Amino acid sequence: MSPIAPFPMSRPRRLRRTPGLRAMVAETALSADNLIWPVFVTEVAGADIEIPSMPGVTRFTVDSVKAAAERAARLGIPAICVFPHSDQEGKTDSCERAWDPDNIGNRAIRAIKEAVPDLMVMTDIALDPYNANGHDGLVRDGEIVNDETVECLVRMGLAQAEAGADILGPSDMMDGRIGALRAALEQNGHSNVAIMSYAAKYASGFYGPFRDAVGAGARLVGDKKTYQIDPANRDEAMRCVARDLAEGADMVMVKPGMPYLDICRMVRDRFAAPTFAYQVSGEYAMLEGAIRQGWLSRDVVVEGLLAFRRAGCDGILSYFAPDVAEALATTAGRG
Ligand SMILES: NCc1[nH]cc(CCC(=O)O)c1CC(=O)O
Repeated sequence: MSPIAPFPMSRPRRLRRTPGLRAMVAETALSADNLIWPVFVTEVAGADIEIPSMPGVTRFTVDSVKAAAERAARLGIPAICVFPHSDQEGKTDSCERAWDPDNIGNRAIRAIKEAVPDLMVMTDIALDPYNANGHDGLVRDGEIVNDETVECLVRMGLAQAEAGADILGPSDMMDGRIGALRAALEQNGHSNVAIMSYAAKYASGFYGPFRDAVGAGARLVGDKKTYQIDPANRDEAMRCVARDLAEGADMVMVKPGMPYLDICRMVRDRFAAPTFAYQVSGEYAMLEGAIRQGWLSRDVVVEGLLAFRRAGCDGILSYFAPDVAEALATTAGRG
């Protein structure tokens, strides 16, 4: 870094004086291009009812998600990410609904691609929405088994690619799933389908509201600490990112977001690969809850998302995506 002239030659406030000057020297920017909007799609009645722990967020139906997709496209959001909320019959110990071409997730992918072909559709690959016990993998005698789960995940991912998904998001944290999925995509005519690996995914309490949203929370037996990363670790996350890139991930993700910005920065600096963060349900709940209480102003939403850009992220999955894109569109061009 070059030396800084002493005061009064140097006065950092000179460049903070007007909106124009501040814009000229802004080091990072947030735009709709940086956002991915996660949405919940349900086949259970009561789609429009707010998720209690996520005020302002509702589940869509296969029909109403089309309007959401149109809204995303209109606002310049490049991608929407589909999270399925299955009916009770769809949740079994063998999880076979997960790779059913007509499951709720795959029906939603087809509906969105039909309605708005240019909008990218991202998916989630993990068994939890279709698992009787809420885990991301198959459970045998209390153990979440790895290799058998990977076979299921590959089937699930192929069905999503068949339905028209552009980006697959394995969020399960099983070992070896990226390589297996990439090989299967290549062998089955889906070489253009991208993988965004949930590479640095931590065993976090911040996923609580999401598990309510997909109906996995009350069912979850135990916790996910045998497959998701310990929040105490950084080096382990770097090894997981290195491995997933080596196995063929096109993009990597850090999750949760705001409490893990150090990890985002490390991934960006070390791997120089497309890096994303997931501002998860609990982060949304904290911010939206405090805003609704009047304890924080809504400005914290953009400030929080800008922090991801500063930490080196190319993009952010955020439940705030459409509101922020709307706000950015109305303030654009104003000094
Ligand atoms: N495996 C599924 C999955 N995919 C995304 C989230 C969390 C997203 C959020 O909290 O917003 C989870 C939950 C979990 O791992 O328990």
